[in-house]
Amino acid sequence: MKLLVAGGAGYIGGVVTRLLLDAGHEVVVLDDLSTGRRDSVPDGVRFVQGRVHDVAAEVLDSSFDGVLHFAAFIEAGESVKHPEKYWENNLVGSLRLLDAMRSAGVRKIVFSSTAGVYGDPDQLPIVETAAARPPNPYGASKLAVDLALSGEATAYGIAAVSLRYFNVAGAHRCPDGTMVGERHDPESHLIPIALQVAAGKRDGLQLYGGDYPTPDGTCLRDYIHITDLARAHLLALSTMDCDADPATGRLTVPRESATGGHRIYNLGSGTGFSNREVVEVTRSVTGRPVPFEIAPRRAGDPASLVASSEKARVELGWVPQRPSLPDIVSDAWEFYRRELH
Ligand SMILES: O=c1ccn([C@@H]2O[C@H](COP(=O)(O)OP(=O)(O)O[C@H]3O[C@H](CO)[C@H](O)[C@H](O)[C@H]3O)[C@@H](O)[C@H]2O)c(=O)[nH]1
Repeated sequence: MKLLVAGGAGYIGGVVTRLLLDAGHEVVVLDDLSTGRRDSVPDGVRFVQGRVHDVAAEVLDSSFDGVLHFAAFIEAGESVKHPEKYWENNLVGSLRLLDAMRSAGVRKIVFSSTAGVYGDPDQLPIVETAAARPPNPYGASKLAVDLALSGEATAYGIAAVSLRYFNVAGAHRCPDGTMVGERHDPESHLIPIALQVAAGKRDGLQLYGGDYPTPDGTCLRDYIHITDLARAHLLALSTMDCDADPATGRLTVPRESATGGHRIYNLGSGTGFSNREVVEVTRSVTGRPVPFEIAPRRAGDPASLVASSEKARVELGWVPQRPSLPDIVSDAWEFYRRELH
């Protein structure tokens, strides 16, 4: 397939780009480099610098089979302070991308949604049909795009998949032995910050909130390895069909084992780790001290997010290969020591 990867210079988009290339697909990366890095895009891949808002319409034409859309701001805490940034980038950008796809006749899209759409769930693990009560503008902006995709699939017969990521971490090992990992600037995610502390680059870390209704009072999160997460995108693509009747633009009968419409899948390991446990695992993997203090809660953080990925397992055949948190932290640590020192 010929695919546009919007946000392909970021952590997740960069790893998915590599897996797509390894699988023989042709990839064009579109990224405005607001948070992505040009050197994350593999050599030989056509790279276009720009925002999805306007540049997607210039790049897309009928030779493209589909789009994978990662281009978004992702910090829940920041979204509480600057909500307009999240609506404009995450929602408006996605709507303009859908316009561009419609004009060019591109009819498949895999979208990076998030566990952040759920808010505080009524029960764990969280299934896709659970109520969505986003606790911050970041989650709300992603939920709005999920809803827009449902409408687009119903109205125009496109095939759309929303993958709701839980907490993505670790580093991807490429076939040539190089690694691709997390490099946010400034860093706000728990595991990379804990590794910076272990490496002596920070004096300590703050755990936001010690009075949540969880076993040790700190938040529970479900960590999923970046390579496992990236693989789910290829599986999703392989189950999508939306060949349109050129006369009506409507979906024809799907090929065997492929489906159109809008589908949503949670991607997590199904196991929750508290923030304190993450610090403990980081200590044990690195063999270094990781001092922390309990600080006030961060606005917009739900207490517990743990996935049921049963639907992805059954419908996509997705089975995480590296689900253990020590393995995830160990790969992140190896990347950190190789690349970031
Ligand atoms: O210095 C820190 C950083 C984080 N945390 C805590 O660690 C947990 C995980 O926080 P992260 O910032 O690492 O990740 P989030 O859970 O906020 O969000 C991540 O997972 C979400 C889905 O759960 C979204 O996909 C989002 O894009 C992605 O950043 C939270 O309880 C947070 O409060 C700390 O205590 N101290």
